[in-house]
Amino acid sequence: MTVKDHLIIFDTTLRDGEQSPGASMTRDEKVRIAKALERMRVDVIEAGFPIASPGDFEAVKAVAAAVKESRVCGLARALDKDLDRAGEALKGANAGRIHTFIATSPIHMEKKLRMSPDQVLEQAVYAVKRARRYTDDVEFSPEDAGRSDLDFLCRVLEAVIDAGASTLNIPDTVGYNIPDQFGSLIANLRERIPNSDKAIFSVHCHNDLGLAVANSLAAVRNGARQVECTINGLGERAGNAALEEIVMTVRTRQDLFECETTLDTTQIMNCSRLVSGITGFAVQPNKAVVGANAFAHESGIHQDGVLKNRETYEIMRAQDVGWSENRMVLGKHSGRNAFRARLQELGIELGSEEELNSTFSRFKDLADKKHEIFDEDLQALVTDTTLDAANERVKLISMQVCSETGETPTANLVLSLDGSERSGTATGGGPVDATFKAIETIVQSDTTLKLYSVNAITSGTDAQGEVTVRLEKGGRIVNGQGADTDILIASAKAYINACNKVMHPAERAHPQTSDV
Ligand SMILES: CC(=O)SCCNC(=O)CCNC(=O)[C@H](O)C(C)(C)COP(=O)(O)OP(=O)(O)OC[C@H]1O[C@@H](n2cnc3c(N)ncnc32)[C@H](O)[C@@H]1OP(=O)(O)O
Ligand SMILES: CC(C)C(=O)C(=O)O
Repeated sequence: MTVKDHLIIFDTTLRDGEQSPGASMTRDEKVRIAKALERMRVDVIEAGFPIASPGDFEAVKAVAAAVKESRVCGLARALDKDLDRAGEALKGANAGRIHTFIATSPIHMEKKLRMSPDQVLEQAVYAVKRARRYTDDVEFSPEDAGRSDLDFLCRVLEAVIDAGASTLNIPDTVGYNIPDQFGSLIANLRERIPNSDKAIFSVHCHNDLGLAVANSLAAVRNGARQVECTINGLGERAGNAALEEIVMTVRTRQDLFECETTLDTTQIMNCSRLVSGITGFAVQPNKAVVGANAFAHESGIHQDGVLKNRETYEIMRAQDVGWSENRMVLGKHSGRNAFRARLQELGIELGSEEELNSTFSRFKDLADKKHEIFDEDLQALVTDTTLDAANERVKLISMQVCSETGETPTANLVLSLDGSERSGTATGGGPVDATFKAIETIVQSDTTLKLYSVNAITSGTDAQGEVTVRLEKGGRIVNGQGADTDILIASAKAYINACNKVMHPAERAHPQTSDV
């Protein structure tokens, strides 16, 4: 048996994923996702772009402190201030990487950077050397490599290897390439750069033409040994290559790849649900690997085949990506130990005994209202409970909403604001509108509602509704989540959660403009 190479999985959900318009994450949410990625044994976690804002700096710092098994990476332009900030954010990391980049395509150099190719080359080398002051693990990306001149790309990459870059990441920044072309690019670079064996080739593909995964895999078949990807394919514009698709293709088609990953694929569903819940980006039902229909067989001929032999219509096992076989996990007669054990299996860590007790008591309340408690319910419950209580200036105490045919809906809410009880009443176009307006009479967050979405977490009329509310204030975007069997209560919780984030300075979301 031949020993296969290791394919490094570099997850950039917390950096490029966060560049999806609206997918902002707080520091604590980034830490939760990073812990889930670490549990899945992702090799490198790109935690953010430290220069982008004080919040992103703090998030990278917090991830670097919390994660011990995976490498933690911070992005930096080829500028002193970016590199120094990234070095500072990664100080506490067990293993830290600085990822520095500068564009090499004619259009980016001329129109955006307004630099000559020679200046870009010089700046790239300078940046790698400066990054090496902080760590010996430096990754370099020639941004827009997919539209760059091959000879120039070779010159730049050869020079940055000499300057100390150990990973060369080749981005198809605008998703312009097609698989055989991108595969050849990697093969050509490896062949033409004299010192190419001193670095690992990586790829970072965007999905503008729906080819991010195909391009990444073509690159792997041509010698790339790191793939940059995101959970659920989140990312700038049409997104990045989806981690779950890359990992499961390499695993399912072992016959075609000379490398393998060391990921615990059974954690894929947990990560997918966690990212979707936190960002409010629902996963489409027909999404490969993690969509609700990915392992569902609807038509008779397929069902007949699967009953006779699963492999007639399934190329992967659902449980290998974390769809549990026994979907009903707990009920109202379950005890604390079973509850704790199931949370552990789901990769959910509750910090203190107090947190466990309060989540357990919410679980019992839910079990009274809802017969069957599924993994998705537990995940939503934890999202609700782990909202940082110390940072919650606003809390829901009670609410009453009237909605009747022919009448204007009215909502009465009692909230606690900075510890004192306040009530508010409002009417609205619908009961949700009335609820949000009643909250606003008390909180006065001065925000604009950008998105409201409800998703039934599981099937059945007693399912919990998971609500995402996206608010904007002065260019800053925050997402709030709430779950309940009553969708009006879930809506109020989500709105209040978003208000708490807006009102707490430490919970800075991804900025639209620079803070520096
Ligand atoms: C392909 C990618 O995904 S790259 C990552 C993209 N991510 C982000 O942009 C995250 C959020 N961004 C931000 O918060 C801000 O854009 C910041 C903090 C990074 C920079 O903000 P500002 O200093 O206000 O600059 P602004 O964004 O307006 O313009 C970018 C500047 O960086 C320069 N620049 C862009 N890339 C690079 C680079 N790799 N190296 C050096 N300079 C660069 C541009 O030429 C421009 O310079 P100019 O101001 O002299 O014209
Ligand atoms: C920073 C680089 C790798 C990037 O995100 C891109 O080119 O898309």
